[in-house]
Amino acid sequence: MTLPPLDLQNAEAMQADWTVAATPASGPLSARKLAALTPRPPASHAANTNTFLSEALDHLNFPPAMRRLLLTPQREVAVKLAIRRDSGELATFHAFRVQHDDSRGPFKGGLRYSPEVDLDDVRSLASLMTWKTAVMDIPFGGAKGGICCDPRQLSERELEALTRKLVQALRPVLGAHTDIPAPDMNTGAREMGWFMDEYSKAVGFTPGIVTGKPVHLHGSLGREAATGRGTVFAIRELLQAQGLGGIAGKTFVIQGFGNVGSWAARILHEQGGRVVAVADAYGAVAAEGGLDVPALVQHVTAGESLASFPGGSEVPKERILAVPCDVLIPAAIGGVITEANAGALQCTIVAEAANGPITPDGDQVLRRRGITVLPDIYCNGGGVTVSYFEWSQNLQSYRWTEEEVNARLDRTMTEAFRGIWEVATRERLPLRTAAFVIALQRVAQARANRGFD
Ligand SMILES: NC(=O)C1=CN([C@@H]2O[C@H](COP(=O)(O)OP(=O)(O)OC[C@H]3O[C@@H](n4cnc5c(N)ncnc54)[C@H](OP(=O)(O)O)[C@@H]3O)[C@@H](O)[C@H]2O)C=CC1
Ligand SMILES: O=C(O)CCC(=O)C(=O)O
Repeated sequence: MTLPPLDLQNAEAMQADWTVAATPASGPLSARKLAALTPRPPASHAANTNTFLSEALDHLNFPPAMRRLLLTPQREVAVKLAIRRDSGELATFHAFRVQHDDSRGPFKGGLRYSPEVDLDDVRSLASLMTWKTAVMDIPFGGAKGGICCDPRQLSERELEALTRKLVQALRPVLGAHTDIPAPDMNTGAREMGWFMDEYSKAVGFTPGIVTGKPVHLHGSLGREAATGRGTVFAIRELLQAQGLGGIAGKTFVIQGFGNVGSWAARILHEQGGRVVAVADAYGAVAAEGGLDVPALVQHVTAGESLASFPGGSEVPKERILAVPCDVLIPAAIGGVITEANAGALQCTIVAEAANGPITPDGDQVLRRRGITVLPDIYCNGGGVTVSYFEWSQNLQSYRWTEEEVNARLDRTMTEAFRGIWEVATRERLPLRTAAFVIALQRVAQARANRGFD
């Protein structure tokens, strides 16, 4: 295997961002030496997140010590999980939980099961959660976790065993007032149900330990659709603010047809939007006049491949981002829009339903081209917002109606948008930088009010 060339400058910058404050015994020089010895890939997810944050930190003129405090995760946990495979073989998996910041409330953030999960990825996602909960103004901090595994290669029993092992390994750092996980890629209500059960076995019945649970097991009505629904509210607000009318009649392209992408598609379709192309990890399907989304959902739910949907024509999935539309919605993985392909996009808005789908270089290209980006920390904040509603219901042993949940979600998304739009307009900032500015101010203020000693 050929290793990428050492990039000491980048390695030093990254190490300084993430670990200087965590290694107080070593002075700046030894931190630099350590950085030189442990290089990271140049375009890591964590570095990308910090590049975006740095622009907002520069705008706020925060001093270096405060910058370091805000950029550095509070705690990083790496664990090894061993399970017995159905074959009888022993298998081990690496898992992580990064607790980035809890200045404004308990750590909060999802759990991802994917072969791409590593500490760098989880660091970046944990940091995004801190800024997301702050910009949405819900009383949580930020965390993220994941297991490096390919869930497609695991049986349901193996996945359950792995989830239970994860709870056992992380239990010392979790709690309904300490750190509350939730679903993310390749996890959902089923995994959250196992999670709650395993935690409750050890400490007594605790529905508030995790959100996104099955509805009949203290999950909130509306949580499953919340991230997709919140994305639609975010797009609606932006279209209105730009004087471009509403969802009806606009065209949408969606990359990712899992929880977030499929719910966004359904709700857009219900509201008269034309979903002209969608992709999953294996293929893509397009129809210029708009796909029949309910029929597509039925097709996929029946176990058929997305690309074989008879109501559209198959397109190479690599071309999905370049399909002409009003709004492009990346709703799958990170880092898909880069300097190399941002010039090919044919949309006026990119709504970041996924976390980190645009790299900083790609973002620059979109800015130059006048394409507006609804940033992830706001655009996909509907999920954690309804997680907050679920947690609140759990703490009170109470259930809200779906209408109430959706109405509250609408209010929260709308208010957050107005705040971001106001700062962006007043300070002449892109929406992403404006969102980070608001979030950074809230977190820094909370940290300062709590004191440092
Ligand atoms: N779930 C939630 O509440 C929240 C999720 N998010 C973010 O939204 C994104 C999607 O999450 P979620 O919907 O929950 O995840 P899911 O696992 O439910 O769905 C992921 C989707 O992305 C597809 N996908 C994976 N890789 C690619 C690829 N290379 N090209 C095209 N499609 C791909 C998958 O395809 P296939 O099925 O074929 O594998 C699947 O359709 C993630 O970035 C997540 O962090 C953000 C906030 C909250
Ligand atoms: O619902 C939650 O608590 C977190 C969801 C999540 O992981 C995210 O917003 O990226």
